[in-house]
Amino acid sequence: MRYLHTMIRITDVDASLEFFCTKLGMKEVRRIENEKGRFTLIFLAASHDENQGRNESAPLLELTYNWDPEPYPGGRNFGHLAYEVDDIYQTCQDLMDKGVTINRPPRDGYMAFIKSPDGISIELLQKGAAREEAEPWASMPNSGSW
Ligand SMILES: C[C@@H](O)C(=O)SC[C@H](NC(=O)CC[C@H](N)C(=O)O)C(=O)NCC(=O)O
Ligand code: NI
Repeated sequence: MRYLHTMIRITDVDASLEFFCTKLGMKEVRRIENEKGRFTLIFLAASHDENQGRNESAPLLELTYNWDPEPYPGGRNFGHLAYEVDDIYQTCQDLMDKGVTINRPPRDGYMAFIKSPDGISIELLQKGAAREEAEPWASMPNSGSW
């Protein structure tokens, strides 16, 4: 069995693509418009090495947009989506520069949390060993919950 994707329901396509693609660097690889079911599915791949191309076997993120608004009461049973990054400090700085709140800053040089426009927690983990402790991250307080 191969893990294919995680699906999250979104309330705003433009805001979600701005967050996941423009700010987080993911790529849209497939889109399905279902007139009968009145929904759109958008599949995103995590950013990839420009030289190696996309890792075709890597799991995708499936965004489901229902054309008719409905409530999505958030349950604590869903935790987060996790992505590995080459440099947790640079990634968080780039995201902050693009206006993203770092809810849980990488004080430990290893783990940070942000949230999608619909409040889905996104975990960012340093690839390999944790980075050396560095300011401003070491003394940066949390911003809300994640
Ligand atoms: C393409 C494949 O990866 C799917 O996930 S299709 C599954 C299908 N999705 C929908 O019908 C989308 C619209 C629906 N109103 C919804 O919000 O899910 C489906 O069976 N969804 C039900 C589910 O619980 O995922
Ligand atoms: Ni699916």
